[in-house]
Amino acid sequence: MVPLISVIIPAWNESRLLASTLEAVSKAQASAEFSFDMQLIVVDDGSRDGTGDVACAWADVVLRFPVNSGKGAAMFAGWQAASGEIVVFLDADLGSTAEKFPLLLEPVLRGEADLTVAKLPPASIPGGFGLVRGLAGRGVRLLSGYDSGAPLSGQRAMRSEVLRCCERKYQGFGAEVGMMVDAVRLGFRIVELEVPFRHRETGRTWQGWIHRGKQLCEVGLTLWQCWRKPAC
Ligand SMILES: O=c1ccn([C@@H]2O[C@H](COP(=O)(O)OP(=O)(O)O[C@H]3O[C@H](CO)[C@@H](O)[C@H](O)[C@H]3O)[C@@H](O)[C@H]2O)c(=O)[nH]1
Ligand SMILES: O=C(O)[C@H](O)COP(=O)(O)O
Repeated sequence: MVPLISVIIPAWNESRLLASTLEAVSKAQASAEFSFDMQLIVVDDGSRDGTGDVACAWADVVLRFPVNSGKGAAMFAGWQAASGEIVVFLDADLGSTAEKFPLLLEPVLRGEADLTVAKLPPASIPGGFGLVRGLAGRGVRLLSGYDSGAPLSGQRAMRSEVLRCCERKYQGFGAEVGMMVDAVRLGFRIVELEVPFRHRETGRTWQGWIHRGKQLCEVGLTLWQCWRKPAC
C-alpha cells in the first residue's frame, strides 16, 4: 500500500507565487522515484489578494481564515484537516523549487527520521543580521540540547505522530522552533538535509525589518512558552 502524504501550505497574500508552488508540488508527485498518494491542503490565512481562489484550482482542501491569524494558527488548522500518515509543511513562496519536496520524505519513509528539516541554500541578497536565527538556534539548544542548522526553516516532513504528541498551538513564526524543541524533548529523531529550495527573500527594507521584528517577538514568545510549559 502506498503512503498518504498530506502537504500543508500556509499562505498569506501569496497569489503571485502560489500557483507555481502548487503546480510544482503536483508535478513532484508524478515524477518522484517512489509512489505516494497526496492530499494537498492550503490554508489561506486571511489574504486580501485572491490567494484562496488560486488555491482552489490545485488543492484538495482549501481552508480560509476571515482574518490573518499567523503562520502557527494556519499550520495547526491545516494539520487538523490532514489525514496523511506523513505531514509535510511547505511555504507558499517556493515556486518551481517546491518540486524538490519528496527529498524530505525519503528519510522518514526509510524509518531513519521522525522529522526532517530542509536547509536552504544561502540567500542571494543581504537579509538581517542573524538576530532571529541566533535567538532560534540558541533557544532550541538551551531548551532541548539539539544543535540545529536550520531552526527557522518551514520546509519539513514528519510522521503525523510527531504533531499528535506535541499537542501545542504554536505562535505565528515561532511554530518551527516550538515544534523542534517539543519533538526533541519527546525523543523524536530529527534529520536536517540540504534541499535546493528557493523562496522570496526579505531584504534590508523597512518591510523587511518589520517582518524580522515580528519573527523575533514570536520566536521569543514561543521559546518562553516551551520553557514555562514543556510538551506532555
Ligand atoms: O501571518 C502569516 C505569515 C506568513 N504566512 C505564510 O508562512 C510562510 C512563510 O512566511 P514568509 O513571510 O515567507 O517567512 P520567511 O521570512 O521566509 O520566514 C522564515 O522563517 C519563518 C520562521 O520565522 C518560517 O516560518 C519560514 O518558513 C521561513 O522561510 C508563507 O507561506 C506565508 O504566506 C502565513 O500563513 N501567515
Ligand atoms: O531573513 C531571515 O533569514 C529571517 O528573516 C531572519 O533574519 P535574521 O536572523 O537575519 O535576523
